[in-house]
Amino acid sequence: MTRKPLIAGNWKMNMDHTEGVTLLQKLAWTLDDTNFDYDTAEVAVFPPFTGIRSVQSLVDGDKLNIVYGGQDLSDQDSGAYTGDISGVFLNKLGATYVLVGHSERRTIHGETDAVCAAKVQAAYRNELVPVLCVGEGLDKREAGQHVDFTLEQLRGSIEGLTAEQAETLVVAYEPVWAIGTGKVATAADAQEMSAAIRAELTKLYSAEIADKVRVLYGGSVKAASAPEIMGEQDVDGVLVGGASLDPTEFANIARFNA
Ligand SMILES: O=C[C@H](O)COP(=O)(O)O
Repeated sequence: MTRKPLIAGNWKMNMDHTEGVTLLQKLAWTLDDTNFDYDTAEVAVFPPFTGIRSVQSLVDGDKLNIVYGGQDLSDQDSGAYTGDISGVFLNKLGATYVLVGHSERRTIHGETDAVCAAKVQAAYRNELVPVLCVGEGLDKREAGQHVDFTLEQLRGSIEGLTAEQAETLVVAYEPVWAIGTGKVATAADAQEMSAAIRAELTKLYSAEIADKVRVLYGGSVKAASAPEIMGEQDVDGVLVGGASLDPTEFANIARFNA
């Protein structure tokens, strides 16, 4: 099974809607200037909610080969949930993906695995592909419990996921200690966890389904580190934070195998 790599840029709470347009334009120009082959990898950006409309206009207007998604969604589709954003709205704005359970949501907003599982269902209900984020903190890594912890988080966050849904799931392994710290996990660390995630999905579903799931690595990825990480057998892409705000750097990450 060949899984198409996904190069995902999470802008986090950066880039207002005008800055986002400029960033996306520069990214598209850079990719085009370097004859980027969009068959080699799918490129996705995750702007803040306020930037999605502008990103949609640019993608549609200039027929960009770049997709986009939300950084979060509500587990509900509508109603009295002040400040929340529905998957219905993201779908209407042409989003392909949505991040679920990013460690910053889990830590700052107290999102539990059960909340993430409900959000994963909300994503599928609204024809969005969830990019489910999992990963351990430094304490678990140092105690050698990183695999057990991450797999438990995975199981809890996909509770109720059907086999049909699982086929299109994207999982992003993001060790919390590597996010925004400059400490990148080694390629071997990324492979160890990606293989463990695939093995767990094989147990829960089947080898055929697990083989279709894309597993990304995230945490201080730069153009210099991407090729080695992406060279690992079970790593199917990267979820990039800081470096995705630099269009040249992000374009070079996308060109990991050039
Ligand atoms: O969603 C992206 C990750 O949190 C990684 O962020 P970072 O590349 O800034 O470490």
